[in-house]
Amino acid sequence: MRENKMISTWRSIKAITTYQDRKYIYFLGGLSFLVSIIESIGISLVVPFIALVQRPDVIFTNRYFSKFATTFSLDTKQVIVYLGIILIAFYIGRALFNTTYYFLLHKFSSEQKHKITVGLFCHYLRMPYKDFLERNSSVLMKNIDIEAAYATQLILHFLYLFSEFLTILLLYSILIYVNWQITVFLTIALVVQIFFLEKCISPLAKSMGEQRTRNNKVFWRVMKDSFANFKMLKILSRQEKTIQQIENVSKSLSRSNAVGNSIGIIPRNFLETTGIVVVITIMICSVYFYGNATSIITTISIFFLALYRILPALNRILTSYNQILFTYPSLEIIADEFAKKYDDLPDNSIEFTSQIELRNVCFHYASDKPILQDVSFCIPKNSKVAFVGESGSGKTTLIDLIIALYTPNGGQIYIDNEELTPDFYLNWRKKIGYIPQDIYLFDGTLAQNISLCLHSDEARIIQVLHQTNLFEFFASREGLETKVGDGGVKLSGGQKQRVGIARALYNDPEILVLDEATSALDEATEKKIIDEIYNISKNKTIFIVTHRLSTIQNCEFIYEIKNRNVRKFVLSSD
Ligand SMILES: Nc1ncnc2c1ncn2[C@@H]1O[C@H](COP(=O)(O)OP(=O)(O)OP(=O)(O)O)[C@@H](O)[C@H]1O
Repeated sequence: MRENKMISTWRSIKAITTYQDRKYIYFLGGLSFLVSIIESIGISLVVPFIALVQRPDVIFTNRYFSKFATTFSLDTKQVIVYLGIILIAFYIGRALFNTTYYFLLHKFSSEQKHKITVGLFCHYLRMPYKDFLERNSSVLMKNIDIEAAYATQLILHFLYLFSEFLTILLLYSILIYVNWQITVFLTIALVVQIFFLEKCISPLAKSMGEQRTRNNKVFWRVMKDSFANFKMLKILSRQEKTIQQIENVSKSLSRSNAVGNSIGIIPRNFLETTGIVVVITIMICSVYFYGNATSIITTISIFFLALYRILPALNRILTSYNQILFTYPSLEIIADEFAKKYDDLPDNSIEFTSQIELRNVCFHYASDKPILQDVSFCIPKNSKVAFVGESGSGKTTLIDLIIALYTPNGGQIYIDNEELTPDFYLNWRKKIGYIPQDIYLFDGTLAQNISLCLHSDEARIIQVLHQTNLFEFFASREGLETKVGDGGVKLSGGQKQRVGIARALYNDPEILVLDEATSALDEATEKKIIDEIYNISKNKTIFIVTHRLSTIQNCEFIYEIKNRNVRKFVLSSD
């Protein structure tokens, strides 16, 4: 089970990392092997040195010490001084190497966080519009921020686990070589303890991880909904209820984080106690049976030193293992997200010189509920086309099909004689200026909101401001630098709508789509703007979705959407 978890973790890590990243992980694995060797050498060197300082005559009995002394013609004191200096230099080198290793480890982890965050954001932007509508944007934001951070932590813990495992393996080899009986005794004590610790801790870490993921989802959703419905919250005086909801989720989150993060400390305390108990027991037994512990003092020193390194390493293995369980749901979420393949659309050029034709187009959101069936019509270029119909009849859906946000479930759309397939979507959309009913303005300047970029063409903006009757209003403010507020809160509904129209006109598109775009305006302003749009759109194809028939009197084609199909609609003369 445990092995399976590690294998599935590695598989998920593979799914969210590139080949280059994995090569770097192997490199870090190699470095961690060197770290383990250095740790083992460090411990193996200290004990003989202590023995030498304790009994300098060892120089004459030990062949390595005597060879060192004769090769460099050193006396006893000089041997101790030089070996001491070598040992100090070794430990300084070890500290530098370990620091570099941990720096590289954390650098890699931070870079992974950056890559996953940006990668996920780009991945989501590539998502087809229909799929995006199925998702809750607060969940997407949570994944990009919180889950990406936890998934990165998991990669770090995976590397810790590997590195500490190697260190323990090498130190254990030394201990077995020094005294296998004590090593076996120590191992049994530690293994039994680890077994019981893990029986209690691992399920807790796992359930805390799942609880955290669940709560985070609710937390972000409530946050998003509250800010999006701020006005309604105020009017309905529901702040208290929302605060209560956030408080409950946040409390539960802090509880699972507190437990999840602190279970790492539990193994250390128990393991340290066991290690000390084992060594002291051996010393007591030695004194009890042999009268003193002098004969095994060197062995005990090695065990003390080795445990000094092994116990923190064991603790880190357990901590990392539990952290992997705690953060595994996040890794799974990120891996699942990346597993959804969203193709980069090619930008194949499509010509629009004569007409748009729909041939038996069918569309559904859910297969058992068709929205449009066998819709066919043909629109010559530069026509003005209106779609009318009851609310929910499918006007916006039809428009979304024409502007290539959706792909028909049946039938085809032709632009001139070319079928509008996904290969042309990107190019086709560039020809379109879209004005929705709900314009979203971001917290920036008027110029940024119209051009949707940082460097805008001022002359063009002024032109579209004139066309949308906005110039005078903004001229009396701070001109193009006027701040519109988050969501355009500093503007009236009608002004917001007109900024949306200006935004669509800015790129001088071949096709203009107005989806209830003027519904927030009073009739006089609406007429003025629609007339202006018609005026400047002689060489544009216009699609208008509307409930107000007065706005479509100049349209050459008026279609009513009814019973999942379209039919020509005739405006009554009065
Ligand atoms: N993303 C979606 N998932 C599932 N069903 C949807 C989705 N979007 C719209 N619908 C359904 O499709 C039908 C047509 O919706 P659409 O928005 O196209 O109508 P409409 O004619 O533009 O309505 P309105 O005039 O009220 O804006 C409606 O019954 C609606 O509930």
